[in-house]
Amino acid sequence: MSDSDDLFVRTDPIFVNKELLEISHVPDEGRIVGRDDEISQLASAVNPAIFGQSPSNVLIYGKTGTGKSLCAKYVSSRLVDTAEEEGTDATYVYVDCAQDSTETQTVQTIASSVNTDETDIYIPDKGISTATYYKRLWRILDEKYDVVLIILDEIDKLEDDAILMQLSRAGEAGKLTNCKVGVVGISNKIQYKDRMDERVKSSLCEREFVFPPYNATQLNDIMAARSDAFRSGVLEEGVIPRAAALAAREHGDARKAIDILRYAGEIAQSTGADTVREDFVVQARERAEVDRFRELIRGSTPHSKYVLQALTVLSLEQKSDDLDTPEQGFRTTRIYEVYEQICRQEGVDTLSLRRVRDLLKEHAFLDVIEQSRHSGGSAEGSYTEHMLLEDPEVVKNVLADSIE
Ligand SMILES: Nc1ncnc2c1ncn2[C@@H]1O[C@H](COP(=O)(O)OP(=O)(O)OP(=O)(O)O)[C@@H](O)[C@H]1O
Repeated sequence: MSDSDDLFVRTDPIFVNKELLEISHVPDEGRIVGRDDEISQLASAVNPAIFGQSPSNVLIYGKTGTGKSLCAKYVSSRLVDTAEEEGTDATYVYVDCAQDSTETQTVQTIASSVNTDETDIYIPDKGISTATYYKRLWRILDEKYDVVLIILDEIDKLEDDAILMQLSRAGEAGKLTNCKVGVVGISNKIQYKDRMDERVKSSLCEREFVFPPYNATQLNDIMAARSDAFRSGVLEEGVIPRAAALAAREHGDARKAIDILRYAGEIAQSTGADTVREDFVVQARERAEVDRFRELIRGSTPHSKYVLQALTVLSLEQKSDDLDTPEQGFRTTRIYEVYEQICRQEGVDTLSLRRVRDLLKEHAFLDVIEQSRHSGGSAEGSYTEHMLLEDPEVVKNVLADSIE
């Protein structure tokens, strides 16, 4: 190969602006599709903040990829701009509680995000007590801001309610004299609230919103708004409608839809195809599904994983026993028996049957499993059966990676 030969391809034949398909990419207003009502309701809940008054605390629920984080960030950043026009110093902080799950990590992240060069306050990464982080946080807020919105994404991953208690009572407890605090909690665990301390619950859940999954038309529009990620003419016509139809049928998850589109482009790239073809979508979907599931499992508690593992063991047994009969569900008590064995092997105490039932409900809400009610006749009463919606082999592998 002579020096003048190019070892690398200098132009990407498929993508021209791939960042548009990265999950962290925040689309501008015109590109947020189908969330007008949710955005205006959220805005009305936090509206008092633009005059430096207390915003309502908000809890947003919804399945993954329904735009919760996106809308919370979008409304918060618009609020900061509008507040400025009104002469109010507002700011917002975004905390991913899956990363910062302890009280100290969370308060450290909030304090370092709101801190500016203009204060003489130092927020070290570590080495000071939680109480000192709080003291510094309150000082920064009172010195610099009239109001702060704190977005706690995946709020259910917090180890305990301690920080919520502090944030929700900062004003009353006299910790803050000037600055008002609003908390926007985000969760995909519909039962999260039941676990909260009563006092925290009453102050943090002033307004609640549930974001529904997207339908095929909305997913189509979400992807179409990003089609300029591809070079002109590269994306074949049927790709977006096909990806939208698949993603809508399964979960209505925008993240998955965008992943499918990106993977379809990558398949074109790696196979040297000139265009992104509709038949790449099926393969891209499989990859996106494994990713989605891995992501769902990533932050789950060990017991939530054991419960899923129990159902997977049963599903795999069933598959090898009865290759021809259609799949059936398993009753909660049967799953509980296997769960108990798994706990024994892991050397951990079991949770109650009731808690296991709740964990199964959480998996059902996120479409990992499906539940159905059955009537066992007068002697037995009714009971619930659970069926894995994901491929048990995939679940097994992902769980094996995540349970060390
Ligand atoms: N209405 C929308 N219009 C445009 N893009 C969207 C829309 N909703 C979601 N997206 C995009 O889909 C991806 C996932 O959205 P987001 O992170 O807001 O979902 P989420 O509901 O917070 O999910 P999770 O619970 O998994 O965090 C992001 O890249 C986001 O930009």
